[in-house]
Amino acid sequence: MATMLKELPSLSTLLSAYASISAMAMLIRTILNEMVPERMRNYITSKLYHLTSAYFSSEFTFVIEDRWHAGDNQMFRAAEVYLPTIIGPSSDSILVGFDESSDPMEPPKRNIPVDCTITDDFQGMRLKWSLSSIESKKYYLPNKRFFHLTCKRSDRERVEQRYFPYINKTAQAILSKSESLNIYTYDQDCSMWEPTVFKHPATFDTLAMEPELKEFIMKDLDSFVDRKEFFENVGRAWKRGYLLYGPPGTGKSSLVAAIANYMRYNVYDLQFQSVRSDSDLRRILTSTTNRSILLIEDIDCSSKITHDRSKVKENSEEEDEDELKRPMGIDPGVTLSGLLNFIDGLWSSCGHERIIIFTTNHKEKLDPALLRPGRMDVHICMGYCTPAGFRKLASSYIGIKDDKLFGCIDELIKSIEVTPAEVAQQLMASDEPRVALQGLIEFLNTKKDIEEAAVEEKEKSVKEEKETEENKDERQNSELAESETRCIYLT
Ligand SMILES: Nc1ncnc2c1ncn2[C@@H]1O[C@H](COP(=O)(O)OP(=O)(O)OP(=O)(O)O)[C@@H](O)[C@H]1O
Repeated sequence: MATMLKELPSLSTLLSAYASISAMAMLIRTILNEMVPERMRNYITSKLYHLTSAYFSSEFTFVIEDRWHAGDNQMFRAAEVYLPTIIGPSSDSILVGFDESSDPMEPPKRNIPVDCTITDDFQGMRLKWSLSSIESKKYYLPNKRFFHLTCKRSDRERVEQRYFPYINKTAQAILSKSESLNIYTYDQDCSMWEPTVFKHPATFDTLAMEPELKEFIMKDLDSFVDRKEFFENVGRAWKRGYLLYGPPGTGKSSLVAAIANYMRYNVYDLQFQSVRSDSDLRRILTSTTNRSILLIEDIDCSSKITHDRSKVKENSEEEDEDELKRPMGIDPGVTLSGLLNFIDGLWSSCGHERIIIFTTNHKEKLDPALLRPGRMDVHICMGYCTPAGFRKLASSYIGIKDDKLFGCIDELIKSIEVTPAEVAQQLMASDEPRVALQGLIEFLNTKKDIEEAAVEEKEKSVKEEKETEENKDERQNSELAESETRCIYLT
């Protein structure tokens, strides 16, 4: 012990060593301050700080940005759904609000404010969450948002293996139970999908269409959901495409709403006018979520080139690559090829459990390329009202299932082309069911008279045209005969 004490440096030696190290540090600091610019010094200091703090810190932070590659980060979305459910009394602040579907008498919905920290406990781990936002430098781009999740360094693996899957599963369960669906429209100025609460009352039960067709669609949707493994096994993207066609007012939009309500899927309603180019289209489409419907209404109007092309190449089996790449309609940038690429090309595999629905009033005007097998899986014709459709409308709109006027209405409906929208409008005209039915009969009779008059008019004009043609031919023949006679006389 005595020898050990003897070997220790004396206090004066230690003090003089300390003094010379301090002097050296001050000298280095002065030289650095003089010679290295301030920005460079700050950079070096912050790097050194991060290196040492990461090395010595007992905490680990996961950063979850709202975007992931070209699309939305599903982990971010899951956290957004999950975290409001764990805001406890210890939180310093919370965001509160109502959306259009909320009952203002109920407590408001909660969310997480930027820069607020909330804590979660999971399987003995303490986890700290905070949300931050970075302002976008470009006015048309939304701000970047991040969640920071901090845990003990030793818990890092458990968070990855157990906590994240737990959050995803819980968020999915919350979403599937949530009462309201959203319909998204694309905002070109902000380059993002704008949600609005979707509360369309149409269901398969309220739809006026042939029962067999209704059943077929419901079965098709059910089997689509159940066939995840099938799609994987056959190497196809887990998607289903529906083309709804028929005259205006036959219920195409109502069917889309019924499908969304049946599947509990959000709807992304895309107007081609708001898309600048194919790459824009790709970005827009990849930023939609799984378990959703992508709706492109009146596809024939969106794509002028599609029907121009089909007229020229009506019988062509080949797809002309150059033609496909020509911009569609009023929009200078989107091409049919860009759209097809998303439907069944390489991009079709982005995301899963998606339904794509196109609607059109003029199927015949669509480019054959869009109608080829495999592109739109199911083509559904929404036709004029039938007696079965009328009965469904009568039961929904005026609450009656049978009446002695029904027979007469059935006969009229069978004899003319009347849309379910027209029938529905007549049924809404009065609160008194019988008055509404009488009004409908009057309407159908007038429509029948107009249709018959139009047919008569058409037949008359065809007959007149034929007669004019015949007269013209006769006149030409007699002129020819006369000139021939003259020729004979002359010779
Ligand atoms: N098959 C139907 N079943 C029940 N209601 C219908 C049906 N068809 C039309 N309607 C009623 O008529 C209105 C218009 O129908 P909807 O918008 O669905 O027709 P559409 O075929 O999409 O028309 P458009 O081609 O003009 O968009 C709806 O509000 C709906 O109430």
